[in-house]
Amino acid sequence: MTAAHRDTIFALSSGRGRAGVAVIRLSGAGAGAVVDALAAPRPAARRVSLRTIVRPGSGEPLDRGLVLWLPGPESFTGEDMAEFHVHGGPAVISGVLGAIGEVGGMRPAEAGEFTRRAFENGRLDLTEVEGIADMIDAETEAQRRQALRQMEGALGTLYDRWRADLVAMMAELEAVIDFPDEGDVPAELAAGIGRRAADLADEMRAHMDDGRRGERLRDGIQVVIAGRPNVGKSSLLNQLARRDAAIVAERAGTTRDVIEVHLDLAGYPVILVDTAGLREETGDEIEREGMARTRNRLDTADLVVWVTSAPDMEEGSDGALSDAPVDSETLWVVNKSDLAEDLSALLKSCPGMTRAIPISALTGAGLDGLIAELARRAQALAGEGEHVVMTRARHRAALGECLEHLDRVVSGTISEPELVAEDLRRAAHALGRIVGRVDVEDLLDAIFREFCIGK
Ligand SMILES: Nc1nc2c(c(=O)[nH]1)N(C=O)[C@@H](CNc1ccc(C(=O)N[C@@H](CCC(=O)O)C(=O)O)cc1)CN2
Ligand SMILES: Nc1nc2c(ncn2[C@@H]2O[C@H](COP(=O)(O)OP(=O)(O)OP(=O)(O)O)[C@@H](O)[C@H]2O)c(=O)[nH]1
Ligand SMILES: [Mg+2]
Repeated sequence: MTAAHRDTIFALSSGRGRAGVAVIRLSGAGAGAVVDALAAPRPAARRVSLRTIVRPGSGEPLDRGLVLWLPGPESFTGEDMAEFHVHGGPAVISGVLGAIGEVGGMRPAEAGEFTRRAFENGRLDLTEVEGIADMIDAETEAQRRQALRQMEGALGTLYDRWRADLVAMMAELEAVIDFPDEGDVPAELAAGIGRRAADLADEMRAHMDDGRRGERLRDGIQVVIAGRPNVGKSSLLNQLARRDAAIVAERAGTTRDVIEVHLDLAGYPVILVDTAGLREETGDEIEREGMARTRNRLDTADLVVWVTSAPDMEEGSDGALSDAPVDSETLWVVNKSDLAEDLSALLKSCPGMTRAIPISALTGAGLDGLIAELARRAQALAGEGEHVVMTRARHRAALGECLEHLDRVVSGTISEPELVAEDLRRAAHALGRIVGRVDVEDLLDAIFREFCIGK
């Protein structure tokens, strides 16, 4: 269906609730007629103009607001667009939305429909669409920077370049396939394609070997606080969250459910997870279930903060657990440092503990140092390097598929150019799905559902 035949859509694009100004957007062939009906005379294109906005039937004034007329194709969607910037009261908004609905051929937009039209009109590729969605969801500085890069096409440009490379290789092969009487595929052509495919495969592998940085930054870095019961894990969580998110109590085995709080650590999104204390033995069924949940979270953690306590160490326990999944990346914390007689002697007495961070969740001692170390670790896990990174599992899956075909080209026998061409075609197709250049109908609903109405 061409843009001209589609309905004109409209929506409140700013958030719901009382606000100073609300933005109502329209897109489609009828946008100009709406401006004429509600806010005549139609303003000059792309010029902000103050107008009295009226109900079209009765002429009753609804508000005095700013009106924009944005004729296509130089608009966000590529279609004719208009905007009403009105006062943000609920009655003003419903009044103006109602007035727009009175004009024939108008329909409220679905979630993401403006952006979907921009995509369908070729103004954005699918990675740029995802960048916009991430921009709206970004809660921290690093997330915003990553979203902005993707919105501006950094990822799409990279995948387009790779795809163009594959298409060029296909074209060279096609020339041979189309003229089979010329004999076998010339050796140097075969070697050339093999080399280029190998180079591209190397570049893709390096790109995929990114430690999931982009996905982590988008989803949040999972930091799991674990340790034996009663060492002060929940107290630490509450301190870092600056609120009483988890129940703290004197008796061991207080926490059973997994408790999450979201933190912004130096611009990095951290999901801090408090867990039930782990011990070898318990008769309590609920505690056992809590410990099972702890182990699940430890398995998928990006970073484990393993907490022990100074009194436990003084009793000769290093707080370790024979089968807990802790490794060299684990951050060791010694809590209740306020109760230690001689802290440095205590730390020295435990050989593995020299790099542990002593804190007191009660007095706050050592917490600044711990926060700084967590921020450093977060940056190491999800920090942006000089290379653009993928941000979604679907990117990784499609690249994996692409590489499978490419590897066959590299190792394959060039004596059957048709098969090589088919692998190149499939490799290009996998990349095409990431940017949305080839059959992606099945993906679109899922991607645009992520959006809010009005975007
Ligand atoms: N009021 C308002 N603010 C907004 C938007 C909007 O639609 N309305 N945006 C909506 O997402 C974002 C800005 N993004 C935009 C991207 C492209 C075009 C656009 O009209 N592009 C045309 C013309 C470019 C030009 O005049 O230089 C084009 O690319 O052809 C507009 C907004 C954020 N702020
Ligand atoms: N003196 C002192 N007491 C602390 C400190 N941190 C926690 N506590 C106390 O230790 C007890 C246990 O604290 P929690 O935070 O509930 O310990 P937990 O590790 O979450 O315990 P479980 O959920 O049962 O595994 C409470 O009485 C806290 O007030 C600390 O740094 N110093
Ligand atoms: Mg607890």
